[in-house]
Amino acid sequence: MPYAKELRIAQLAVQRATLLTKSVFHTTAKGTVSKEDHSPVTVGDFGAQALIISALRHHFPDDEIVAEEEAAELIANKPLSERIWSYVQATMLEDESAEQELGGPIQSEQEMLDAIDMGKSPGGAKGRIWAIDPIDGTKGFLRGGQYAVCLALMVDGDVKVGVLGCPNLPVDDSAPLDAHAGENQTDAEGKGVIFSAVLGEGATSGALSRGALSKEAPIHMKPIEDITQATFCESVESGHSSHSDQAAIAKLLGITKPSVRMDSQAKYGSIARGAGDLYLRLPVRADYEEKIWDHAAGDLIVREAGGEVTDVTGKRLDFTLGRTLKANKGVVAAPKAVHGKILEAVKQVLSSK
Ligand SMILES: Nc1ncnc2c1ncn2[C@@H]1O[C@H](COP(=O)(O)OS(=O)(=O)O)[C@@H](OP(=O)(O)O)[C@H]1O
Ligand SMILES: [Mg+2]
Repeated sequence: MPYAKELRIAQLAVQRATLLTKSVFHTTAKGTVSKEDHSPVTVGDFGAQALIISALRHHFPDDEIVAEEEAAELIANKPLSERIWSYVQATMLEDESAEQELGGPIQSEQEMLDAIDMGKSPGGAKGRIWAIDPIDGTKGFLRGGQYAVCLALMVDGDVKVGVLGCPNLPVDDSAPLDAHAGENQTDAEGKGVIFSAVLGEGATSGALSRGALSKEAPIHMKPIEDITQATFCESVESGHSSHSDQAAIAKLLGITKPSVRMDSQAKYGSIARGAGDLYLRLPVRADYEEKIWDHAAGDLIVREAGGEVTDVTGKRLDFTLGRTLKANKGVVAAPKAVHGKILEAVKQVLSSK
């Protein structure tokens, strides 16, 4: 299979990083570092990013990396850096040979800071570039809801590999889609799923357990027979996507079921496995540029599961333009067969504003 090594390393790196986020969740204030209105950051964001980058550096030293966080704040704040270092040191895969496969532990606090700062690539249309979001949906993470550890490889601007670790989604692909799914479930009861895709090879889901990665199964979007019965996913945050425009689109399509609100790229994974049908992300602010790390893995997973992902004008998401999706506005993800119809409704609602 093409990109077999990249996929394997990406899956293990995501699995290990999710372990760190889970231990951070159980600490005071859930490891919150700063809590600005729009982008809270936690100890988990930095630690997970360090662990992922160290594995990528070990295997693919020449690849570029676009990652959300930077080390500047930690370099200026020694106690914070030490706190993160203690989590990074303590996080290991249970499967020792898999841990070794990732290149083993980071050796020092300085090496951890250096790893965090290796995610500053400007991105672009040429070469091999990894995109990392160590905790996507930080607000969801803080509320005990959905979040995702996201990793994607782009080659010449095309997403080739995508992996999403979703520790708070049920592993069962057929579990009913529920905004509170997983909240009352333990890992032993089947919480935690890893979604993966390689371009041209389909998408899969499997258990994001502590031990060896379980065998994965192919996933597919659910064919929609009657659009009025569709379930659509949207962000929890009304500042990230327009709940009112999304409600108007649903109404125009005759959809009566309430939306399922969840944070992070867990939305892409959920529709890819047929738990939900559509993902609508209508822009709130015209000047906001979506970040590539918020979409690269999910875009590929949905497309490989039989879906189509475009922006609100019908253009494919364009990952060649740097760290943001400058050429796109919003996201419309749906099974291929109905995407055109959904897009028509999106355009109609936007043009009537
Ligand atoms: N104004 C605006 N518009 C659109 N998107 C924005 C905006 N501001 C932030 N963000 C990004 O949204 C990411 C989280 O997406 P979600 O909406 O799925 O999750 S959440 O409900 O916000 O938690 C979130 O990712 P994380 O910061 O990793 O949580 C942000 O990168
Ligand atoms: Mg994000």
